[in-house]
Amino acid sequence: MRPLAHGAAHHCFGCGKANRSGLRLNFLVSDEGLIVCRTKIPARFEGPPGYVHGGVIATLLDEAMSKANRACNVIAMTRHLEVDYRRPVPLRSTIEITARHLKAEGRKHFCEAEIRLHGETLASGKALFIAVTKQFLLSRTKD
Ligand SMILES: CCCCCCCCCC(=O)SCCNC(=O)CCNC(=O)[C@H](O)C(C)(C)COP(=O)(O)OP(=O)(O)OC[C@H]1O[C@@H](n2cnc3c(N)ncnc32)[C@H](O)[C@@H]1OP(=O)(O)O
Repeated sequence: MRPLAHGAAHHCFGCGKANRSGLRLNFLVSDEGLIVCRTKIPARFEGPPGYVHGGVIATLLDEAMSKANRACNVIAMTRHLEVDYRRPVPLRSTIEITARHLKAEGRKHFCEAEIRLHGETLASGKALFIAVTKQFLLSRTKD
C-alpha cells in the first residue's frame, strides 16, 4: 500500500488538510487500486449517542469511492449514492474504510465501499460517478 496522491482541494470536508472542522482522512492505495483508510471519528461527528452520524457515514463511503476513481486517474462527481447501514459505527474506534472502482461505461463510473470494525462490516455503499473535466470541477472556485 502507498499514500494516494489525489489532488483534492485543501479544504475538502473529507480529506482537506486545511479544513480543521473536517474529517481529514488519509488514504492508501494498493497496486490493484484498492483504497484503504484507517481512522477514528471524533465525537463532534456524533449522531446516535456514542455513534457516528449517518450523514458522516455516507460521507466516509462517498469520499473513499471518490478516491477509487482518482486511483484510476478519473475526476468524477457523485451522481447517485446508496448506503446500507448495517450496524452503528462507533465513535473513537479505529475503523477501516475500503473502496474499489468496479467498472466504467463511458463517463459513468461505478464504485463500492465498506466500513469495517474488527472484520465486521458496519456499513456499505455503492455509487455512480460521472466523469467531469477539471475545468468544470473548478468553475466555482473564483467566486
Ligand atoms: C481533483 C480531484 C477532485 C475530486 C472531487 C471529488 C468529489 C467527491 C465526491 C462528491 O461528493 S461530489 C459532490 C456531490 N455531487 C454533486 O454535487 C454532483 C451534482 N450533479 C451534477 O453536477 C451533475 O449531475 C453531474 C455533473 C454529476 C452529471 O451531469 P451531466 O449533465 O454531465 O450528466 P447526466 O446527469 O446527464 O448523467 C450522465 C449519465 O448518467 C446517467 N445516470 C444518471 N443518473 C443515473 C442513475 N441513477 N443510474 C444510472 N444512470 C444514471 C444518465 O442517464 C447519463 O447517461 P448517458 O450518458 O448514457 O446519457
